[in-house]
Amino acid sequence: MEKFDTKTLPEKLAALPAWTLADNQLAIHRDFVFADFVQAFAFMSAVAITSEKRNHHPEWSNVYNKVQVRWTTHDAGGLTQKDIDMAQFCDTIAQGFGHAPV
Ligand SMILES: C[C@H](O)[C@H](O)[C@H]1CNC2=NC(N)=NC(=O)C2=N1
Repeated sequence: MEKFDTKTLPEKLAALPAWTLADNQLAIHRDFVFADFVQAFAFMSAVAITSEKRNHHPEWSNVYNKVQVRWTTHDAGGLTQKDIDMAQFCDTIAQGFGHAPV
């Protein structure tokens, strides 16, 4: 999958207002804060299952109720539709685990 060109990328990110561009536009990241560790880990489990199905895996870290998620496509050396789709999935599923909407 091709990484986005500089014209397409801003259009794609418009749908993801909670995500921040990082690393010279090679990645996006978002911090999620849940009520407790159980909710945070349930979120991570849901993301992990979908990541494995789509063969597209997050870079992330977890401290108690906080999950920092970063998406980039290593194979393409930048951002692709796979990252946009997984970020959208994270936004949607987080609400199911008690996270406030965007
Ligand atoms: C060999 C394997 O299919 C690839 O390395 C997949 C696995 N998961 C991946 N995840 C992410 N985020 N980017 C990739 O380029 C990627 N590639």
